[in-house]
Parts: sequence; structure tokens; C-alpha cells
Amino acid sequence: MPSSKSRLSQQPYPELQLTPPPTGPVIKFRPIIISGPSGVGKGTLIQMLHEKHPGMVTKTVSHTTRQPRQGEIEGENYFFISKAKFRSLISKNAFVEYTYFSGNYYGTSKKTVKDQTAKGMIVVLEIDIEGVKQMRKATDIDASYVFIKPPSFEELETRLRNRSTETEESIEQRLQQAKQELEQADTPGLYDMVLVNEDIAVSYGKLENFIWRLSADMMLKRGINHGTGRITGD
Ligand SMILES: Nc1ncnc2c1ncn2[C@@H]1O[C@H](COP(=O)(O)OP(=O)(O)OP(=O)(O)O)[C@@H](O)[C@H]1O
Repeated sequence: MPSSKSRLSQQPYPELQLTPPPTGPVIKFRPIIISGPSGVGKGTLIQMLHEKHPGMVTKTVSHTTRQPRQGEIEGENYFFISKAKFRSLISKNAFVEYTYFSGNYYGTSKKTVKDQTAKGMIVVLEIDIEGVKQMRKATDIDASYVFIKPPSFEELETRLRNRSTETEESIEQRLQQAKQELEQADTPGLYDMVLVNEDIAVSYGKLENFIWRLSADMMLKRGINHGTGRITGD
């Protein structure tokens, strides 16, 4: 696969300068939630967004109860907290979504999403389908949801194998999980866009276009001047 930078040629809204306004109220963009089966290319697409729009597109740091691995940094890879603290945060409804996986909790705190949004950043989060269902039920984070599909199940398997990061057992588990996720992806009201990731450059263009269109709609609704990115009324 060519490097992500060489593929980033198309800017669908060249006139739209997505930089936070230097003064005045900060524009709050809707968080973008990306889901899809393991190996479909979510991480690749999100990395491309970060590389092309550093300082504008951001991810949040998750909380976990698992032990830090060698080299992992508190506040950079995860916020490492105890199970008691995690459970206390659950009871306070502090997570956008959370999951219990392999003996540990993992979750995205509402505060981290809201803090980044308040700074005028577009938060892009990778969240699985169960997390999306949790988020759709909650009302305090107004996000947009994208599901990434593989062109075929065989291609998904090829990508997972070629990535060479998984054991055979893990590949089988992921493919099993993928079947269930793909069956649910078209459930009405779950995702705002379903994107088939065939050619990575085309997929990236469609994803960027979707995000810009949302942002442009939001700016227009709020009377924002595209030239400066400043809010002219609300
Ligand atoms: N459109 C594409 N065509 C071919 N290969 C791709 C495409 N998109 C991604 N890949 C490759 O497929 C593999 C899986 O991609 P990636 O790691 O981004 O998947 P993921 O959805 O983030 O998986 P996980 O959920 O397991 O983290 C990587 O080796 C990546 O380079």
C-alpha cells in the first residue's frame, strides 16, 4: 500500500479553512465515530485524517483498568485507573461508552470528548458497534456515525492476514465477530454513512467529504464566515 501522504490529493472544500477562529467563540464540531470490523482499515483512515489535518482532527485518550505495557505513557496511550475508580465513573455515567474485555474495562470519558470539542477540534473516535448502540441511546454527545465495510469478506481476511499482527486464533475470532458486525451495520438509525473501503484514496476522500459537509452545514447554520472561520452570528 502506498504511504497515506501520497494519496491525499483531493480537498473537496478547498475554500473552507477549518482552523479554529483566532478570537471569538469557538466552533464546536460534532464528534465523528468510526466503526467497522477488525482489519477493514479504520485505523489507516483515521491516521490519514490526523496526518492531513493535525491540530484540527484529534482523538481522545481512553481510560483502562489494564496494566500499562512497556513504553506506554499515562495520558498519552491511556489513562490507567483502578477497577474501583472505573466502576465509580460508570455509576456517575461518565463514559460515552465502555466495554469489559479480557478481564479489564476500557472506556471513552465524556469529559475528554467534551474538552476537545470545546477547543474547536473535530474529535474522531474508533468505537465498536456495541459502543455505538450505547451512544445512540445517550443524548449528551451529539455525534455522527460512520461504518466502514470491506469490499468482501475474503478481502477482509486477506487484510487481517497480511497485517501480520494476529495469531490464527485471533484472526478466527475477529472474522467471527466481523460477520455479526456486518449483519448489523445496515440497521436503520444506527449509522449515518456506510463506506465500503475498496480503494483507500477513494475511501479517504469520501470520509473527508462527509466530515467537511457536516462541518460546512454546521457553519452555515450558525452564520460562520468561511473565509476567516470566524463566527459572525449565532
Ligand atoms: N483500502 C485498502 N486496501 C488495501 N489494504 C488496506 C486498505 N485499507 C487498509 N488496508 C490495510 O489493511 C490492514 C488493516 O487496516 P487497519 O489496521 O487500518 O484496520 P483496522 O480496521 O484499524 O483494524 P483493527 O480494528 O484490528 O485495529 C492494514 O495492513 C492496512 O494497511
